[in-house]
Amino acid sequence: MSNPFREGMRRRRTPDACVLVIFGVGDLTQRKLLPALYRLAMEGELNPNFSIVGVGRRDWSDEGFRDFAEDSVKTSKETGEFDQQTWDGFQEGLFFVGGPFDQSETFRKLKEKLEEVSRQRDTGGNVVFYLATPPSVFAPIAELLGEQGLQEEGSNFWRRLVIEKPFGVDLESARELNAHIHKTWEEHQIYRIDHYLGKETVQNLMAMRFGNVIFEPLWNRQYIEHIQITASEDLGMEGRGAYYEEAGIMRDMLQNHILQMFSLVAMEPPANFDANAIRDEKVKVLKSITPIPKERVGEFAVRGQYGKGTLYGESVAGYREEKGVAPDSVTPTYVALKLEVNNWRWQGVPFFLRTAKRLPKKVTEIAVVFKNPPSDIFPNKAERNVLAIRIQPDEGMSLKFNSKVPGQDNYLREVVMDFKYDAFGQLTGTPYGRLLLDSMLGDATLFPREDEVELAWQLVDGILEAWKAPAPEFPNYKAGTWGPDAADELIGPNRRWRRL
Ligand SMILES: NC(=O)C1=CN([C@@H]2O[C@H](COP(=O)(O)OP(=O)(O)OC[C@H]3O[C@@H](n4cnc5c(N)ncnc54)[C@H](OP(=O)(O)O)[C@@H]3O)[C@@H](O)[C@H]2O)C=CC1
Ligand SMILES: O=C1O[C@H](COP(=O)(O)O)[C@@H](O)[C@H](O)[C@H]1O
Repeated sequence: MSNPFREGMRRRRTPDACVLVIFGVGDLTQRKLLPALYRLAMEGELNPNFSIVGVGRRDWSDEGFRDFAEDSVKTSKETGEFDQQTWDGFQEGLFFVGGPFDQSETFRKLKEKLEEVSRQRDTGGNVVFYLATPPSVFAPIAELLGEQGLQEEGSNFWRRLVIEKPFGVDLESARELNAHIHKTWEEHQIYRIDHYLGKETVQNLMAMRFGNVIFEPLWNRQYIEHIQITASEDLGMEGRGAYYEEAGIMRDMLQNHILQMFSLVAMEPPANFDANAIRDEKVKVLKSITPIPKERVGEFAVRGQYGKGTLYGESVAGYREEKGVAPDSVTPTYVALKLEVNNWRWQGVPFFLRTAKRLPKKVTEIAVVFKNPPSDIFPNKAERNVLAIRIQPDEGMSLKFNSKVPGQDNYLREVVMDFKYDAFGQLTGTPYGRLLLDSMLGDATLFPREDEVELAWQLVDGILEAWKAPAPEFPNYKAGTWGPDAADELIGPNRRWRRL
């Protein structure tokens, strides 16, 4: 049945016919990208001539890649019911090129394949290259594409490059990577992906703030006591221990997803909805973060690592017991951070950010905690008002405020007004689907620009540098608990972390 809320909201821009080249046929491609693309096909969002060329060091024919894709689509939780007719059309557009990513020969074969697919499927020369590979091969791939001239655009066709995260491992490597890629690719062709920006609820932050008048007048130091951003995960390593040993929580979640949410909550209104106008404001607020002096990192950041514990009634292993992890690893799986923003809007309002693995549940929330009322005329104390923005799950927003308890006394009690996203019907699409579609449409609004990425690294680098000093006694929180006690001290005596 049609839903009037949704119909009004839907954009219906169909991308040009194009080929999506996916480098890497690993976990991300299998669990996220192919299911998201199939779902776009189910929803009729793709151009009928849309095609995919997988590239990887497997000895596959096109058929082999089609089997891999079918399995991925059928086993994914994100695709909904399997539809044979959609699949039949979708799989006709799947092709494969085998070879390592550091040899010109692979790229020569890819060029030939693209010419063939372009002729056969009438894709007009438009190509999105998606790097779903370990970061170590981002630069060589970008360069070898250039060696074959595959980045060159024409008057009637385009070429784009989508790059996965993490974009570098620190500021220096991110700058080098940007410089390296820019030797061949222009900034307008580059799409650095952060899948949190593909989430409807993250996009709604701007709609909520700048599409209403009731929030923005309160959105400042006069009314807000502090803001908390939490992304807690119940999962452990899920076989990604080796990667995580290099990344840790700061590079895996904080440098990208958490700081992106922070920027959207804290930035000034952009002049318009143009990609660069929005990115300019995000950059401005990132530049306003008060630098954390190296010798005072302990006052602003708490790190943790999970030991064995209990989750949903089951015993789970500690981080050091996970596959691919060193038995004496000091890689953090938990971070809580206090940020201060030095501008007129936010001076004196701390932002508390926390993200971790193996906490009691999976939940991402932004909580805006307001100040206490200036006078105290009631028999009991008014609690602080809280606007809680639920990014996931149970997507929505709730406003907690004080109300009079019926009766003769003027006692106050907290009550809640709640909005759930299901008012719009079921949320459609997946974050990856939305971002893949935007890359085909040439809309970079939801992709961080190079300066955003570098500023985020600048902040993270300082903390990682200080953390080279010996770690606290790890593990320092049990799997299935809310993290180390030091995080409670960080948030301070008159505040507490949200119980989610
Ligand atoms: N998995 C996830 O949930 C997420 C992943 N990401 C990012 O996505 C990217 C890919 O991650 P993921 O899919 O998990 O990684 P995987 O290791 O599962 O997959 C990487 C793929 O790249 C291939 N590959 C690596 N080096 C070469 C090479 N030199 N030549 C040819 N093929 C090569 C691997 O081939 P082979 O199989 O032969 O080794 C593998 O198929 C990473 O940047 C990651 O940070 C981001 C968010 C979430
Ligand atoms: O990028 C990543 O994100 C996921 C969390 O994403 P979500 O959409 O499920 O919240 C995280 O598990 C992973 O470690 C990280 O690489």
